[in-house]
Amino acid sequence: MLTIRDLTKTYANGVRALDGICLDIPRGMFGLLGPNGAGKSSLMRTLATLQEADGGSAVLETDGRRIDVLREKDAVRRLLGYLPQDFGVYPKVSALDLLDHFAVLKGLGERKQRREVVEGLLHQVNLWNVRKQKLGGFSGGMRQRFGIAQALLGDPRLVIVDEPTAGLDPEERNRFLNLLAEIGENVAVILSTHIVEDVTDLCPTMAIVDKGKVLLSGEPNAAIAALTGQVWRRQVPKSELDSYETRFTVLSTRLVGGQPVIHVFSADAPEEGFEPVAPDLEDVYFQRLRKHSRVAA
Ligand SMILES: Nc1ncnc2c1ncn2[C@@H]1O[C@H](COP(=O)(O)OP(=O)(O)OP(=O)(O)O)[C@@H](O)[C@H]1O
Repeated sequence: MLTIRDLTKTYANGVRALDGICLDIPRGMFGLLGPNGAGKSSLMRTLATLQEADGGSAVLETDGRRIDVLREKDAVRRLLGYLPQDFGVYPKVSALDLLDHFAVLKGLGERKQRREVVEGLLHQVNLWNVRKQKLGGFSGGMRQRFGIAQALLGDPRLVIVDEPTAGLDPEERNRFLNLLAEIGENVAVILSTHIVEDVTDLCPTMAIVDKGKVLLSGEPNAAIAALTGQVWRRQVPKSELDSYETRFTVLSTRLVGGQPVIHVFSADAPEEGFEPVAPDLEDVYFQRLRKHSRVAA
């Protein structure tokens, strides 16, 4: 549905934020996973027509039309819902009034139809009971759900959400992800995040990006299966962590009961004391990042 080829962007300070990005993004939830500074927001802003790319192409195919995302900006904007990373609200306005205001800006001019849409969305994102409260008093999760409501105005075919779960508590995060999953049944949703579980829980297709490049794209399950037999686990003394990190490809370190437990990537058993472990998406993520940073260095 969205085909991105060789997308590049270098900022005036010389940072190459997009370095030949190629992606095929189908309908449903697509997870764009990468650490801070990977280039996720640069890609999201480019697709949302808010900044120019230096080169490459992005084509959106929907309802039998082919739209050049980099050139046909008005057409893209009509089909796009966008929740930016730094979504700000007017704190003294109620959710109902601000959503109605956004609906006017989105071109929903006819009052009765606009009311139906606005009220429907407030129900959908579960803010109906608080619709008359000022947005300044909303929790982070409520604000993000309001952000989704405004992104859904005008029945978009492509929805882009940039790092939406950062700072949400587990319950709010779950609620928000469930809402996204429902939306993803009908349209393409690109979820940019540095939180691996967001992708594990939600996305049938995904990509890992770092330093402006795509390190992996496809189905999470296939990427996890490809690591089978190559991830090993061991509890290690804190004082020996550095030594393990120099001798092995350590993917992650977690504290279990106060003791570090490491995951190591290795084709064979690294040494006595390691046990094989079923890989998960976090192992895939860190294996790709480690490999890429070694290659880049
Ligand atoms: N307007 C800009 N001018 C110069 N450099 C920029 C600009 N915007 C982003 N960058 C740089 O480009 C790189 C990619 O940034 P980007 O915000 O796209 O990454 P990100 O994956 O979204 O990370 P984050 O989650 O931290 O926003 C970073 O090195 C960042 O410092």
